[in-house]
Amino acid sequence: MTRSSLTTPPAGAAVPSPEAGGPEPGTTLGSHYSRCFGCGTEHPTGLHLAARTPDGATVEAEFTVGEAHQGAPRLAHGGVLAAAMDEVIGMSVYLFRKPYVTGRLETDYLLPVPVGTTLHLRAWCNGIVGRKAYLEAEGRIGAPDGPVAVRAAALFIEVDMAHFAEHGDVAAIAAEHHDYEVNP
Ligand SMILES: CCCCCCCCCCCC(=O)SCCNC(=O)CCNC(=O)[C@H](O)C(C)(C)COP(=O)(O)OP(=O)(O)OC[C@H]1O[C@@H](n2cnc3c(N)ncnc32)[C@H](O)[C@@H]1OP(=O)(O)O
Repeated sequence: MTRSSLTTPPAGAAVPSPEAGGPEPGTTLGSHYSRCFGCGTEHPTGLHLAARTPDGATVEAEFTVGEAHQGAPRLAHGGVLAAAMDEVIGMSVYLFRKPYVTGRLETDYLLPVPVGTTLHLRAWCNGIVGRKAYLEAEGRIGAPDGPVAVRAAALFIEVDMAHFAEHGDVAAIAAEHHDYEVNP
């Protein structure tokens, strides 16, 4: 992966232990918002990622490129592929049970991805320092050990739920995150 210093964990960055209270190995991770372009089950043309963690530390998901995801004729749009990487990385940092947002996303495109292809996505954490999480992902064509079409490295920043309430839609958050207190 070609990456900048901004997405490279500094020396001493700790990779959190999968035993730190996150989801058990084998757990399916739910959608964080039904209308999310990446994982929402109610989004008509979204990516519909349904992620799981095989080991409590990494996340896997599949994305089948559809008609709505084209850039060049019959080929996936690069921005859509970046969105898939952003989403699967976002799900991997969700394993730490704190809200994070993308600060920076770097993407390498290695192969064109035709419509109808299923990309096998995998994301993992390379370290956390303070509010900064250093993460990585890859998308392989056709099988978990297929050719790598896309790689990404990212810096995610920890926020609190007030971030989403202040800048987004409090009612939608409360409707889908039943443990979220609107007026704590
Ligand atoms: C209900 C749903 C629930 C869960 C919902 C989960 C949704 C996940 C969806 C998938 C993920 C997304 O697409 S999220 C959507 C796309 N992303 C966004 O909208 C984020 C927009 N940006 C922001 O809101 C802000 O810039 C933040 C929160 C990222 C940072 O602002 P801040 O909180 O004021 O913090 P700030 O001091 O600026 O930064 C903290 C540290 O990070 C560093 N830093 C910050 N940004 C960058 C950057 N781009 N590149 C390098 N470094 C950076 C700073 O230098 C600093 O380092 P130091 O000085 O401490 O060393």
